[in-house]
Amino acid sequence: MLARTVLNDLFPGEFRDYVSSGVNYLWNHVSPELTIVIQEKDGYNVNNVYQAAMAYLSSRISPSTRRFKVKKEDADKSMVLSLDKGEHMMDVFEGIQFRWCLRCHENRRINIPVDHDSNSSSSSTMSLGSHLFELSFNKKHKEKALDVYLPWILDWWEASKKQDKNLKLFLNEIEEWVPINLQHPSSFDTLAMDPELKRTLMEDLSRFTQSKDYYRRIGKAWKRGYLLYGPPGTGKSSLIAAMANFLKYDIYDLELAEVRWTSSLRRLLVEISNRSIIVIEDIDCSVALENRDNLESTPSRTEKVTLSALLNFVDGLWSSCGEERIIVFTTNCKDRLDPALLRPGRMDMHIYMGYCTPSMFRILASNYHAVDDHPLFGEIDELIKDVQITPAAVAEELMKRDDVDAALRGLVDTLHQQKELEAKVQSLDDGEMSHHEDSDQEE
Ligand SMILES: Nc1ncnc2c1ncn2[C@@H]1O[C@H](COP(=O)(O)OP(=O)(O)OP(=O)(O)O)[C@@H](O)[C@H]1O
Ligand SMILES: [Mg+2]
Repeated sequence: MLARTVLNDLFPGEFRDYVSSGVNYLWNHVSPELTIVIQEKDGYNVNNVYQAAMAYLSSRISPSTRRFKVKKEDADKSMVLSLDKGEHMMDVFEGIQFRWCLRCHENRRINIPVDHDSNSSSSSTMSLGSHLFELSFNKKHKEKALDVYLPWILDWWEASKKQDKNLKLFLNEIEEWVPINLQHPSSFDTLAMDPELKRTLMEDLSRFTQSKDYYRRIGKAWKRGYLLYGPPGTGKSSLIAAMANFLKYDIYDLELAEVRWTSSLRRLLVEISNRSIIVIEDIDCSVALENRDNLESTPSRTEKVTLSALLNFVDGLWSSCGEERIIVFTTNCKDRLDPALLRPGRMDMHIYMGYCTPSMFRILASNYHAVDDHPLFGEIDELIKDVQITPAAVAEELMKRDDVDAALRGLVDTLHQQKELEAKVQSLDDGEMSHHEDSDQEE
């Protein structure tokens, strides 16, 4: 660096470049060191070598490390240490010394609009940094580093991920995914849903994870789509958590209202890692469908997010830049959905999450009170068949009391009240109908 400054001062223009390249050439020849740069991201793609190195080096933090970061989230069994930027670390592998340094590479500034009026020009900026590792060693070990050391770190990382995987839930904020630990207790055991449907879905998921060769053979992207529909409180979100826990996949919960432009949406989608579930909840409410026609005239950078843009991208190029991904849409009202989403081939399975049935009640009773049988079960079964009550409402009733008898009696009362209410609504509806019929006849 100093040499370059001196050269700049002493010699002008081409001559300086000539001398400078000569100095570089000499330096490269004389220096026994080689440095490999491992960037956190390559374009939009997350670099697994970087991730692996970060995890590996964090596991090697020792008293000689002068500065490191420490954190503990609820799901972490113990404190998690990690390297801080600027920090060096020496690792010895098969007698060879490898020197690592974590650097902050570049800072990209993005504009964040201050208010939600898309026409507004007011904005503030936020800087996004990206990191890289420099791995330096004697250049005679180049082959060893590339063919043995780095692959060994990658294998170590894969193995350690399998051993102790804390699932993550990613939420989109502006243009970035922000991870938090996913600690949803929902599993297929605790989920109350039609037993036949549950079995079919679990088999479908297992088959999917084992079908890499099948998807490759038929030339289709390795992804699968599920549409979950049903009234509020029937367990759609719980089912997604159960799927994540079953497959050990992270969840990317895409809040479309937070995504303003198609360009941001694409960026978020391509950053989603393999073996993950992308969730878009309440799809009927989350995207503006009506202004699709206006888009043709606007430049793509500022295209507003629409369902068609999302579907086209998911089904198009995006499918080919990742694998083993599941996409889940949820809605309370399937009738309100854009037909584009319901078209055959779009979603592989449509799953109805409905009101509580006797078999679903048994699962909830077993979850909350560890009972498989009880004298009140017969009465509850009969009532549940007659009324529309959500699993969430049943669960709430069961949780109110610790005592099983009291809890089940409370549920019986609630079911009776619900039955009366439904009967009243029905008789009002009937009255209204006959009133209409009478007035029709008078006309
Ligand atoms: N099928 C179910 N099995 C077990 N628990 C359930 C089920 N449905 C609902 N619950 C209980 O009710 C709570 C709310 O359910 P959940 O959020 O999964 O419903 P949802 O269908 O996603 O509702 P919304 O449409 O409002 O998003 C859950 O945390 C869970 O405790
Ligand atoms: Mg939900």
